[in-house]
Amino acid sequence: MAESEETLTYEDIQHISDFLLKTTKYRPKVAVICGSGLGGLADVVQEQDVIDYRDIPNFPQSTVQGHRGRLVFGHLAEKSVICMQGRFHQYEGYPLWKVAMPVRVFKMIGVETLFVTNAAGGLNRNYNIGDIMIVKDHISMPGMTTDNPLKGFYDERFGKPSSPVTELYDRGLRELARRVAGDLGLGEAVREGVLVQVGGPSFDTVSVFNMLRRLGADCVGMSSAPEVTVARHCGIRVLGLSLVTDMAPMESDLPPTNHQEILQTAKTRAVDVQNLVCEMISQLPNNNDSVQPS
Ligand SMILES: O=P(O)(O)O[C@H]1O[C@H](CO)[C@@H](O)[C@H]1O
Ligand code: HPA
Repeated sequence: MAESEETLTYEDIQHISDFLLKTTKYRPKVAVICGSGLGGLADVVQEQDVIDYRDIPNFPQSTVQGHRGRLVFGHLAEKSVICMQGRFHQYEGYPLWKVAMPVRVFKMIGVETLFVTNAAGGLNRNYNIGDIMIVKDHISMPGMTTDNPLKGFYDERFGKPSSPVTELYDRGLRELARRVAGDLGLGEAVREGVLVQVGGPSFDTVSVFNMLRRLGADCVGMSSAPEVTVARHCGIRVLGLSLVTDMAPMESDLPPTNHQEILQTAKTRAVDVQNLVCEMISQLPNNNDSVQPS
């Protein structure tokens, strides 16, 4: 199906998945989506098979700085993985089903656990720039206003239309993240909270940030909710990590941020996010069973 057409079918996704499985020897059960400035994680993958998005049939293209636009297959912590070095955002002009479409490809190639990372602004005034938030839930502003990644791409082979998507972020994986973060000495810098996704690409007003905080969000970003919703819908376990790259200005005298600054800050903490994800992957059960919460 041509890129310009409205949607893709199950068979189109199968075509992409067959292409990838023909192109790489890897059969990963673990996938990682790298957020802005966090693509370095894919660079530490060993014995890489790299596939540029432009070479994959019917795949969207990355247009945002800090998102390289390629899939990296290989070994991380002695497990086969697939990393998206470059994610898609709605503000790039993609509908939400397309933003999340790679997750359905992951499902078809056999992925069972997904790590989703992003750069986010801190709304919780107890947070600091550089903190890493384990996402315990999200609020999707696009989702609340009738835009949902499950819309426009219905095929029950990916899950029932009304499948419950409560507990989007796996309890056992969150517990493992807390334990591993402690072992790595990340301690106080690791939080657990709620991410709210806004549309972007512009940052929000002081009034909107205050409203988002009152709604119960600890961090604000422009991604992740669609991929996570689709992953849970098709039965993939998810761990979400938000790196606090800036404090969202909730008073008008505080300075606004910009993408360059966010990339710079992400760089200073990327290795910690990387180590956390790698160590968690190394501790995932080899039989791909879920991580049982205690
Ligand atoms: O969510 P990721 O891809 O990490 O990117 C974050 O950084 C960008 C803002 O500069 C926005 O796209 C926001 O969502
Ligand atoms: O402050 C922010 N707002 C929205 N998205 C973001 N991504 C990083 N920081 C921010």
